[in-house]
Amino acid sequence: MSQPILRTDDLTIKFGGITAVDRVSIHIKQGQIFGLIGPNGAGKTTMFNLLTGIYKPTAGKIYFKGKDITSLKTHEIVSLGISRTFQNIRLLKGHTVFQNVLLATHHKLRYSFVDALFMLMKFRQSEQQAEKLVNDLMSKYNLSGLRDEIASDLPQGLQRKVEIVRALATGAELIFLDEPAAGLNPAETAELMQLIRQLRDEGNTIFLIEHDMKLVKGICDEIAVLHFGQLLDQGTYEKVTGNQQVVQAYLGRRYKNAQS
Ligand SMILES: Nc1ncnc2c1ncn2[C@@H]1O[C@H](COP(=O)(O)OP(=O)(O)OP(=O)(O)O)[C@@H](O)[C@H]1O
Repeated sequence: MSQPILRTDDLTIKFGGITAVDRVSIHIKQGQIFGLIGPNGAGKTTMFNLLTGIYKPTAGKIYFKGKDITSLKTHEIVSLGISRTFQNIRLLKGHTVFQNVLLATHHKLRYSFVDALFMLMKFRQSEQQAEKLVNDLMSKYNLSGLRDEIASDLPQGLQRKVEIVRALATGAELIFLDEPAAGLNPAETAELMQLIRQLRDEGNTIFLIEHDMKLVKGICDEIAVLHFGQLLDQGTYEKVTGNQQVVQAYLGRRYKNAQS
C-alpha cells in the first residue's frame, strides 16, 4: 500500500472533563475521497480543527506525507498543502468572487512590507502571478462569469463552490470539507458531488464530514465513523454499513434513506 497522505496516531483532545477526540488513528490515501461520519457531537469538527492546527492535541500525532505536523501552526500547515472549508460558509461579505479567491493566494506571495510600500517590481510580479492563478482557477471551474459578483449574494451552491475554489487557490492538494452539502438543494448537491469527484480525478485528496448519506455513499472511497470521540470503524461504505455497532450508533434511518 502506498504511504498515506494523512495519518493520525492515537489523536486525542480533552476539553475539561470531555474527551472530544479519543485515541483516533486513521489513514487517508493519496487521491481518495474520504468521509468522516458520526452523530452530532461525535468530534468530527474537532478532528478538522486538530488537523488544521486550530487546536493542539492533548496526545497523539498527525503526519502529512510522513512529516510530523502535530505542533505546526495553521499557516504552516496551509503552506504544506492542506486547506479547508467550514460548516458555515465563510466568504468575505461585500467582496467579489475574484477578491474572495485572491485572498487565499496571499500566503504564497513573496514580497516584504517594504516592497509593497514602494510598489517594487517583485511586488507587482507577485500580484500579477496571483491574479493569473485566480483567473485560471475561475475559468477551470466555470466561475469566470461570476468574477465580479458579490460572493455572499450568490445561491448557496455557488457560494460553496467559491469556498472550495478558494481552498484550491492556496495550492492545497489535501482539502477538508466540513459538511459541504449542508443547506444545499438536491440539484446543488448533485453538482457538488460532481465537483468533488473532479477534484479527486485531478489528483487531489478530499477529506469530508457529511451527514448526507446519499452523498457519502455516492462519492466516498472510504469512510471513518466517530462516536463519542472514538473511531468505531474505517473502511468502504459496504464494510462500515455492515458493522452493527455503526448501525446502532448512527446509521439507522440515515442508512435506509441512502438506499432509496
Ligand atoms: N472549544 C471547545 N471547548 C469545549 N468543548 C468543545 C470545544 N470544541 C468542541 N467541544 C466539544 O467536543 C464535542 C465534539 O464536538 P464537535 O463539534 O467536534 O462534534 P461534531 O461531530 O462535529 O458534531 P456536529 O455533527 O453537530 O457538527 C462536543 O461535546 C463539543 O461540545
